[in-house]
Amino acid sequence: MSSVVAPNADPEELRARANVWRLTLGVVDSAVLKWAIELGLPSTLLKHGGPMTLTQIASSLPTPCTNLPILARLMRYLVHLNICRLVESDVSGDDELYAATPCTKYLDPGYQENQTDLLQLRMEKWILDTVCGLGLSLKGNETKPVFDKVHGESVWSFFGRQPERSKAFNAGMANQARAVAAAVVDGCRDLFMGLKSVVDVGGGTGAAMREISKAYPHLACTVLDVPHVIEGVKDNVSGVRYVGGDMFSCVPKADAVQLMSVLCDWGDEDCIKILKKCKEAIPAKGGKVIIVSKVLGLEGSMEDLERVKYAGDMVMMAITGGKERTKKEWKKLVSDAGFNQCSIIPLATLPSVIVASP
Ligand SMILES: C[S@@+](CC[C@H](N)C(=O)[O-])C[C@H]1O[C@@H](n2cnc3c(N)ncnc32)[C@H](O)[C@@H]1O
Repeated sequence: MSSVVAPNADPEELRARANVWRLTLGVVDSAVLKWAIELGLPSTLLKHGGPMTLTQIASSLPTPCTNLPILARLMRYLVHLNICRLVESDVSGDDELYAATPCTKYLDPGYQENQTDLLQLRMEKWILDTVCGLGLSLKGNETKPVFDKVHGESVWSFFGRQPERSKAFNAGMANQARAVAAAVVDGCRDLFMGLKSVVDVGGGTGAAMREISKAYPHLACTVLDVPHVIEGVKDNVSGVRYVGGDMFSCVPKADAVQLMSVLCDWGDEDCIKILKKCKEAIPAKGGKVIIVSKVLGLEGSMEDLERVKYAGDMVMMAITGGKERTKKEWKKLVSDAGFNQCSIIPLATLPSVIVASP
């Protein structure tokens, strides 16, 4: 017979119960953030600049809201999520005051590093169907990713046929890439020293390369990505060169190759093929491959960051069939691809820099 523990019997049991309750409701957090973005709530708070009453928020939203009780409940939950905060010193006394927190800007489409495109995308049915089908990973003998089993094609060919979704994905990735590239420039001062050229393989629409080119104007910067992504790039000003191609076939020659958030999309066998192509593209002496990727279980890493990395691993398993890797796994992968040296530099952000030298 199963036993039932009284809520006040054992604090540890209560914590365990609460933890699982919270986890089972995880989708509510994402759904509420999506709703807040759709209402334009974070942008409204930020545009105002200071604390706002509920009535002020309601009338300032892009589509003004007349249902104050529902809006109040949404605000209460957003306070709980630390997306905004309740200001204690309510001057009017009858209407609570809300203000932005450091988290609010990440949900404002006007902020460079915003997460809105990726969040909206992650909440679309075709992604939810894929992630909710994770169990398919263990069914049957096929080693295809869940996405391919559910949708009948790879995510890359899906994006090739769906320009609007591809655009939203590229925009979301670009916001992240810009911030990560800035962290690379900031955290690894010597990385690009002495190099004359660099090619960003799977570089998307070039956000990372433009950031690096700004910091090191002497570098000849190239972006390689699949033709349909490169065709959508509009950039006549930065001096970055854009090449449509296939990283499994040919990587343009350069002193260094960057792979930012690319190898997590692929299993070990494919990663070795990509890394070998990158190795062919760089000089045997002084050349390097700069892998900018998450490293699981980094000592001293923030708990929230680790949580995001492990969740990312599940998302990769579902969507691309790729994976996130530990330090040991990265070192083995790099060595299996024929590189003699591998060093890992942690950054003040989610990914680290893994430098592979021939
Ligand atoms: C997760 S995104 C990373 C984009 C960018 N590096 C960043 O950090 O935002 C992976 C990129 O790899 C590109 N890609 C996929 N297959 C490719 C291939 N065979 N050759 C070149 N690029 C490819 C995708 O189009 C996509 O832009």
